[in-house]
Amino acid sequence: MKTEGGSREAKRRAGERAAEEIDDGDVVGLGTGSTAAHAIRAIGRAVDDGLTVRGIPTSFQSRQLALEVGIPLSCLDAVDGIDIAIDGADQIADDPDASGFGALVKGGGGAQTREKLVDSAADRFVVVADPSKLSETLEQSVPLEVLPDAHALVADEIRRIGGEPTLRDATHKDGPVVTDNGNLLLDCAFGEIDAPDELATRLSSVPGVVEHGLFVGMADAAYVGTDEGVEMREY
Ligand SMILES: O=C[C@H](O)[C@H](O)[C@H](O)COP(=O)(O)O
Repeated sequence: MKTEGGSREAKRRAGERAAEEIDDGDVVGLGTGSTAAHAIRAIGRAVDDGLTVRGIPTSFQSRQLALEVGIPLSCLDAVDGIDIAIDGADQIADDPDASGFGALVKGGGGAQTREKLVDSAADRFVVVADPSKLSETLEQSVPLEVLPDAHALVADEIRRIGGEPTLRDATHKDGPVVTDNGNLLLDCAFGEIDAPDELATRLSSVPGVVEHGLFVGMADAAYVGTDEGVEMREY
């Protein structure tokens, strides 16, 4: 599990505010990470109070938490659509004058493949974060989920296009992190990412890459919790 940064209160405010968007009867994408967890707990409390929803988890972690707080679950192939997804981010491009405004780096917890499936299928995708995630330009390493057999080839290709790949190591076992899907993770540093859409297209074209953590043009809004309240961005 990655270390939790940022203020817990700010994350809680963001998660709880986003959960207020949910309507009775909604199918809800349940994001992964410490900020989305606050939204999941708030949805659980609303379910206790009578709200009817079905949750679509984006990871083992979000599934376990949803079960714990009593959210009825479903899966992608059993629903007609997803009304809203609430998910965290590792970095959010926050320059309104730049073309990548609202682009995200995700996958700090290794969940970007399922997150991208669920978040992109949602009619509305809402990001929840604390202010430490905002950055004029994306510069965080981009996590790539890769087929185990392909990790060395993918790493070579990333170096060729100017990135520095690092195989993500597990903290509580010897060897690499293995994702929920049985794959490996390469964290790829590219420095400042001036054109996230171009890099996203390039990464998607590398054989062996299952999914990358650049989410470009996907988010509809972000709730950014602060120590005083919640700021909203619309994209
Ligand atoms: O794989 C993990 C996800 O993309 C998370 O949503 C992301 O890492 C943000 O997590 P947190 O809210 O804990 O910072």
